Amino acid sequence: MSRSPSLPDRPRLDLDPEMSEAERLAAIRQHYERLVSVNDELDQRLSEATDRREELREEVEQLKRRNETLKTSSLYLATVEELTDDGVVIKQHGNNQEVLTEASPHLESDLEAGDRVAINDSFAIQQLLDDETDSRAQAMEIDASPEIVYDDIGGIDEQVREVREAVEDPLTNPEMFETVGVEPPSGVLLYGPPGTGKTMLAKAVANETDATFIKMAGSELVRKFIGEGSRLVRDLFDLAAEREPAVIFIDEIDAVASKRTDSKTSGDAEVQRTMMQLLSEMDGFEDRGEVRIIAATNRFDMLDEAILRPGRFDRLIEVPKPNVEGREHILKIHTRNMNVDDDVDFADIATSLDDYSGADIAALATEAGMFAIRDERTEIRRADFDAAYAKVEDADEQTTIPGPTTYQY
Ligand SMILES: Nc1ncnc2c1ncn2[C@@H]1O[C@H](COP(=O)(O)OP(=O)(O)OP(=O)(O)O)[C@@H](O)[C@H]1O
Repeated sequence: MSRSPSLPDRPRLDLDPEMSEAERLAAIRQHYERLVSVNDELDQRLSEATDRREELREEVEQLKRRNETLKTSSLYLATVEELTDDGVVIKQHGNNQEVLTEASPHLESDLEAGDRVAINDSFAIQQLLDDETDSRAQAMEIDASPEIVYDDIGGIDEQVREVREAVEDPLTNPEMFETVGVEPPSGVLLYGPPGTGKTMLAKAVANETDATFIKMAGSELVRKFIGEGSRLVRDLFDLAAEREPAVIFIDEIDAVASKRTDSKTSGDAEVQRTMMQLLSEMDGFEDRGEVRIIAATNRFDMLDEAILRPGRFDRLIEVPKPNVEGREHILKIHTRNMNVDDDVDFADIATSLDDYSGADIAALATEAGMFAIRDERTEIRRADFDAAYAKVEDADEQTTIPGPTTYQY
């Protein structure tokens, strides 16, 4: 804004006592004329200033209106992909269009790859959205005290022992490891067919060590928008550090850690990026205090070896389907709160449940209970288990067209 010119000097009237009457009159007249001209000039300035004030007021109104429109007009969502010297690369949600754009200076220093932002029609970043809480809540299951105990898990005693040794001992007795000079395993990978108790094991160990159980499904990590997978991985580890002691459980880890494929689609690149973030979190894991990490997969054969290196998931524990004794034990666990007739021989039933997982056995027990209820009985009989078995087998026959799934480990 230009500075206003200085005000005209105030005219002075100098009357000399020696002056004649006529001279005095002339001097006064001249002074009066100067006063009139200064007055005119000041009038002129005042009217200019009034005009200018009007102009400025108009401008303020216009800016206010523009601001209102900006505030109320819709913005689009995008994710920051990269911060470059030439600007910010964003990917718009919905159409996945990549754009090189800029952020307003007050936002620029706060932006990071993976951030969710609001952009306007010209793709300029207007707002940094705080998505941490909602994406965390959506993608993670957080349980401050899961209810599963080791006694709820049957048929995999050896696996329970190994998990306790690898996860529980470092949490409850870290000095022991220090004194002996042994590094506890960084991460534990549970692998085996679905429904064999992998999630239960992770929950039980969290419960028995009074740790918060934080579960993230690998499929959640890859279903998100570009950049969000790696962001979620960071959130996951940050949250665990906030809540320590904590057990992080990543289910279906194969979704993010599969062997590299030849395809160069951006989806794969995104999955790779998420996996790299996971690896880097695990590599910096030592400083994270009382946090243990367990992952699970049904597809061990698919895993990228990078995640199995020392310092990452370096303790592998196979969780198989139960053998006959295991099946009997699981049957007893899942019927312990049921009113089961004395004629029921669990050992005998267990022999016919070849290839059943823990989850299949739990479903069978519930189904047997349903048969008793339908029959309006309060106790469950052997015939109910047989009927439940027949129903399950029948359903299997109708649905398993190509034969049982085979898993390679
Ligand atoms: N070993 C077991 N002992 C007792 N119950 C079991 C066992 N395995 C599975 N179950 C029952 O099956 C349910 C599902 O098990 P869980 O979720 O732990 O399996 P999972 O191996 O994690 O399966 P997925 O690979 O499909 O995630 C449990 O809630 C429990 O009722």
